[in-house]
Amino acid sequence: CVSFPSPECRDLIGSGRDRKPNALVQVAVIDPREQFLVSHACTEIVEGSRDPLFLTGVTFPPEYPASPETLVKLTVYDVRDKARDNVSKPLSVSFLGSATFSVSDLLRSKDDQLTLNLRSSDGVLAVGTVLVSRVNMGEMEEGDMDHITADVQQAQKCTLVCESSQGTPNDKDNSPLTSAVFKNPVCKVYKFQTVDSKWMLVREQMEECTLSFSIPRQLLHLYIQEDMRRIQELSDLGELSPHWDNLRKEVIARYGQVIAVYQETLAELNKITGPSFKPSCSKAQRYLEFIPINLHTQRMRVTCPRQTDAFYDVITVGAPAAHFQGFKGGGLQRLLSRHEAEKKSTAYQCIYYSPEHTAKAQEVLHSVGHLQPLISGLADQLLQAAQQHSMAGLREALKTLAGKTEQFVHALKDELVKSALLALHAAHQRGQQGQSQPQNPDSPMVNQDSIPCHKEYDEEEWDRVWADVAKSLNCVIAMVDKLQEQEPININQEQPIPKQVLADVITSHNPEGDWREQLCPLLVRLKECVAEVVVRARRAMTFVLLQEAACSIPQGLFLKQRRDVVFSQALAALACGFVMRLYAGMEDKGFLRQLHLVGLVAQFESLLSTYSEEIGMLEDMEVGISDLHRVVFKITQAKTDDPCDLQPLVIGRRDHYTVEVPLPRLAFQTLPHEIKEGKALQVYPVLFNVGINEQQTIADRFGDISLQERINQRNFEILDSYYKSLRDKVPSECNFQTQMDLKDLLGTLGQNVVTKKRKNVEILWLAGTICRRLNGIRFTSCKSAKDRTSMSVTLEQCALLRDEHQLNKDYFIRALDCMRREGCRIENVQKNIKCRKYAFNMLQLMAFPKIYRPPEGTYGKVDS
Ligand SMILES: O=P(O)(O)O[C@H]1[C@H](O)[C@@H](O)[C@H](O)[C@H](O)[C@@H]1OP(=O)(O)O
Repeated sequence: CVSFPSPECRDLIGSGRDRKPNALVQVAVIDPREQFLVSHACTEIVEGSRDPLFLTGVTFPPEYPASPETLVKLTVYDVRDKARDNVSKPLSVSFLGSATFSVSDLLRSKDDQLTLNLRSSDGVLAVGTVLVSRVNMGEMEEGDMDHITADVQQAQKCTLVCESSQGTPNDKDNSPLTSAVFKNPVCKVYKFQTVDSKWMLVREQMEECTLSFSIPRQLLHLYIQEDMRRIQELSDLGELSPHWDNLRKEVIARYGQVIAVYQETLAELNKITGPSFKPSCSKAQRYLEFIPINLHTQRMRVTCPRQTDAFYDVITVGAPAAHFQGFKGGGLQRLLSRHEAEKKSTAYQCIYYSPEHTAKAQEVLHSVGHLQPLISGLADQLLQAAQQHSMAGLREALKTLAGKTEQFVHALKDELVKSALLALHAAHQRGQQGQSQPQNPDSPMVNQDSIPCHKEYDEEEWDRVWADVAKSLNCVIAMVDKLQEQEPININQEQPIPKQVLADVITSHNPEGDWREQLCPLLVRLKECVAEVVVRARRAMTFVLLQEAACSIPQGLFLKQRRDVVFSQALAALACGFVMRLYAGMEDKGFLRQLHLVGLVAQFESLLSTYSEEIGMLEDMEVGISDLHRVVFKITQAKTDDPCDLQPLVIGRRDHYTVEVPLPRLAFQTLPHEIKEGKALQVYPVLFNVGINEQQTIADRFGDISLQERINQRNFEILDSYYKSLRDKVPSECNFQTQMDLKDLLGTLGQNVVTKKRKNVEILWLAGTICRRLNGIRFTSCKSAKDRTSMSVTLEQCALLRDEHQLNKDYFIRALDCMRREGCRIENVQKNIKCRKYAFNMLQLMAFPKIYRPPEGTYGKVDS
């Protein structure tokens, strides 16, 4: 990988007599085998200078097929009219001169520097020179950049600096591990001056992520499985009263429709090959609705003399929202609370099950499904130990069996199960009596049929059934104790008793037969009791879910689908951020400790306005981000180092997902044992929103901004409590100074979220800074993560250069403009809409806080 940060030109002869040119250098590559010219990069424009020094450089991403024979052509233009706000008007430029060199020329050059004559179009006249320098990222010594430019006075000189990551020992950006998940890198390099007139090298790398598609595909598969299971459970409810039976049929039919739609979507997604991101213009495409919009990672790497390189990562993604379904009635947050209120209202004469109740019902279903086979397996293990006459084996298996059985009893000892059983009993009774029920679809759940109150139902029965489980476990424990008492005491525990002696002991001390025989009936009984409880609990909980589904058809299922869509987008982004953060922190012991002891903050910055359709997007996003707290991560050891085996895997159900992240064996071995043993790693999602565009101006003046205020206040509390638990659980990660800084920052953020101030972007800056200090995962979002997001990401990068790397203040705006004009973000725009213009018009920009406005000539609306 060869790259050269920032060219420098000297003695340029402008196109007008005394006019100093506004120079820009276009870099094209000629592959000797292909023999055609491919435009590769472009510098920013340096105005009115014969000796321009460009801050934007050239780099070839690792996958780029550059060889020593590759020729690089530099063409210098004079820009006549750079003030363009209209995309259709081309940039008015005149050719000044060009020069060509090969990659090997640069690699062999003395001091890693080439000085080339710029030739006029006929190749005869020298119209100035261009200097090209090569620098390795991460290997810069004091003085390394000196040759690039002599002093501050010459800051207008034009050097093309090239970066080379050749031979970098630990290239975190481009290891085989990262390239399994991150694809199609776009790289840019710059050099900027520090306050003490030194130079820093800055490298941006933006990539797509395979998880954009793989997480939604896996989720769709899990959604389908879960809904199929639900249908099966509903069918297993057996005979019901005609009223409930009709409702069940209706619910099953609706589930069937959802499954069919999801299967169709999955089939379409499976056909897709090509780029690993969904462009902004496809945001409302039906088959792509589960895919996050324009998901990319971006890493800024900073190399300063005599310092280890610093990395700053951010994930950019369009707000997780259901664009295909639209925002007419608002987004999830509003739709869900309206729906809950309607369900509660007396219009439906059925039992109201709150979201907590339905979550509980699902949890019980999950627990029984998970624990029953476990208990049964442990019982078999116990029998095996009995057969082998192993007291240690017996004790061991019994301990686990007792633990799991207690867990089982605890999960089921719930009032909800009891009351649901009563309701189900009534529904069965009516079914058996064959009573006809109201068939009017407008009043499906009227009067006594929906609220069971059956006199003959034995309310104690359920208590007896699950108490039987505990009793039969006690019998098993007592029997094992008894067997132990009968066991001869072996004084020397280390010495195994010889086989013959053992046989004598068994026959003499165990008159009632062998251990297995004595335990077997008790364990069979335990299994029967567990099975009895499972059948009842499963049906009771399924009935709760049936009632809930029946109450909410069709709106409840639409909302479920909407939530599935939004969650899928949010999870894809989170998984991408988690993987990026993990890969970057694998050698950082403190970070790994924090990861397994507390978990990570995932901080989402959003720039949506609280006006018109974007309110709906924000309402979707709020629920999508908050739903991420139901996700945990686990690190596993990959079967092989093959890229296919390094893809994260999602398991679980709507209420709880686990994302397993495989690591190659060697990397896995270095992790703390807690992580290696599969500890669930938590994430704490937080969302902060500040609208910045013209729509927000209207909202601020005439609209309602309570949504934004509420989100920011609530999420501040989550962030604050995360900080407190980190401080308490991993004090080593929070030394005194960090603690004081974080306390101050949180204090200021706390004040800002309650202060009434329009477009208070400080909230975003503070939240971002706090997240970075907390080793968290940073996300930036707007509608499509293309325009406003680009302004914010570039601003954040320059602010980091200023605050953490002493960027010279005279270079702040230049650096910002360079990144916005020629950096990765304009490439992001190009990838999305095939045009290098941020989609802003003048009116919109006037409404932006100044620092969010892109440089002239880089914006304009494209007619779609
Ligand atoms: O990336 P965004 O900022 O969401 O892009 C907006 C842009 O800010 C706005 O000016 C323009 O009118 C479009 O709405 C852009 O959204 P698209 O989703 O159409 O790219």
